[in-house]
Amino acid sequence: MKIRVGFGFDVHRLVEGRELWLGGIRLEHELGLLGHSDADVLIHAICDALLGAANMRDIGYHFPDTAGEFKNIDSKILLARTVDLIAEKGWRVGNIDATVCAERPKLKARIPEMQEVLAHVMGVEADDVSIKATTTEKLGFTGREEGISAYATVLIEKD
Ligand SMILES: Nc1ccn([C@@H]2O[C@H](COP(=O)(O)O)[C@@H](O)[C@H]2O)c(=O)n1
Ligand SMILES: C[C@@]1(CO)OP(=O)(O)OP(=O)(O)OC[C@H]1O
Repeated sequence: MKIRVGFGFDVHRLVEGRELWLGGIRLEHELGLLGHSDADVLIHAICDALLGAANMRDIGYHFPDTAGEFKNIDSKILLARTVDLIAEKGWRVGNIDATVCAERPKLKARIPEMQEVLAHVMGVEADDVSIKATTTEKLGFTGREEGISAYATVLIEKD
């Protein structure tokens, strides 16, 4: 069996008047993430990690933020399409390990739900999807609650 690793990183700005979507679920919060899509920064980091592992460029290459078809799109659709793209080269998802940097809201209670939702989209077990959260101790743009960032590491495999 052949294996590869990949890494992804993304940032979106927090603004008023947008829903907050993270890890494929909607969170109650007074601010939401701004983007061309639903701006699910965790899913975008995972997509970039998967594409990187397969050496298939990045999310904006496949799903440009200038294309009307992706305006306000549910990022779970982009994740499913990313899994299909790497599958065209024979790759399947092994496991994911991701970290979300956000001062607020607290994510810990909702993480099992995110794991279930993302695992279902990627066709893996929830146990294969690790999601962690951290503040940045009020430092930097995440600490000032100007945005949320996410990092993801993935392993992909093929026979
Ligand atoms: N948005 C967040 C941030 C953190 N958590 C949880 O709190 C723990 C402590 O965070 P520190 O940044 O102070 O180390 C962290 O390990 C997470 O379990 C969270 O749920 N949501
Ligand atoms: C997802 C896409 C496409 O809707 O738009 P955004 O939501 O702005 O997100 P970004 O992380 O900038 O990545 C790539 C995009 O092309």
